[in-house]
Amino acid sequence: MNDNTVAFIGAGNMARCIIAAMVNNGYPSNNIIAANRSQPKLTALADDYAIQTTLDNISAVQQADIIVLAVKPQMMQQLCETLITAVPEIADKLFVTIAAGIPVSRYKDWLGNVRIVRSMPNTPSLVSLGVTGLYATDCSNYEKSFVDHMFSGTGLNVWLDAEAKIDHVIAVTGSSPAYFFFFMQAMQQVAEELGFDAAEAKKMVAQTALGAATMALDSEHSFADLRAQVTSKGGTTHEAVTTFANQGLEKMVSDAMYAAINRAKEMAQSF
Ligand SMILES: NC(=O)C1=CN([C@@H]2O[C@H](COP(=O)(O)OP(=O)(O)OC[C@H]3O[C@@H](n4cnc5c(N)ncnc54)[C@H](O)[C@@H]3O)[C@@H](O)[C@H]2O)C=CC1
Ligand SMILES: O=C(O)[C@@H]1CCC=N1
Repeated sequence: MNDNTVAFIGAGNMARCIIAAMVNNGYPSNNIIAANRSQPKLTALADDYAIQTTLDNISAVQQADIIVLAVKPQMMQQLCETLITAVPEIADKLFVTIAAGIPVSRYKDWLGNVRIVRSMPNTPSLVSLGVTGLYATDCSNYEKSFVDHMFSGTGLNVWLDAEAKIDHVIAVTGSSPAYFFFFMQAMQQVAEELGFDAAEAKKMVAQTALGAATMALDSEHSFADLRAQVTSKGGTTHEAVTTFANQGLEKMVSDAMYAAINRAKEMAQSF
């Protein structure tokens, strides 16, 4: 499987996270090509992961068996139309898209009746602790296995039986690293107000988040049980958690997650 050449078109944040995970998982770096419209990110990727890079999208797709579409959603139509015009036979290759909000049907409008896997990775893929939602259309079992293998170094793969679930994955894992970073940022601010220096505060907060997440993954207990284990009757945690509850934390989280889903649906209408 490692013989396939994979071309990433768009070499931004998310492409870098996936490339890092693939290389760290043993995928041969000389079978990975990244194409970008400007040089600096390509130079950094070549330096860090010894992959091939190019400013020429066409050359990248001509060399590739699998094409990962990794540009922002607003750039996607123009990119697809340029690719299919320059290389009509690319429609025979396997496509993987990581873009939010663009349904498979749009890619088929732009590229023809291609075999495509829609994926929704997240940035913790960079450290192999990501979660990727995957939805395949018209792909062979080998192609699905290849894509599973490709993302296996990123963390957990979750195959979906309906395309609509990609939007749910966006809310639960695609966008959610930002929720946790926001929460940690707010905690760091208070830690700094209390006199810890910025670096120390960041480490204390991140280490606690890592510890809590590791405990949750290792434990049979529910999140609610683990929370109860920290919360002594009449103690400090009770006061903090009651403050969150009284200020509507659960509703806020729910509203935020549905807002992400609604935005994905709205984006799908606009393409
Ligand atoms: N950042 C995230 O956490 C996640 C992002 N995504 C999706 O990943 C995609 C990329 O997002 P990011 O990596 O965050 O964006 P980014 O802006 O960091 O990267 C996009 C890259 O594509 C390049 N580019 C734009 N047009 C191009 C073209 N015609 N040819 C070649 N390169 C071109 C840009 O120069 C840039 O380097 C988006 O569609 C987004 O919806 C999906 C899951 C998570
Ligand atoms: O914010 C976005 O639209 C992308 C998709 C999931 C994470 N980032």
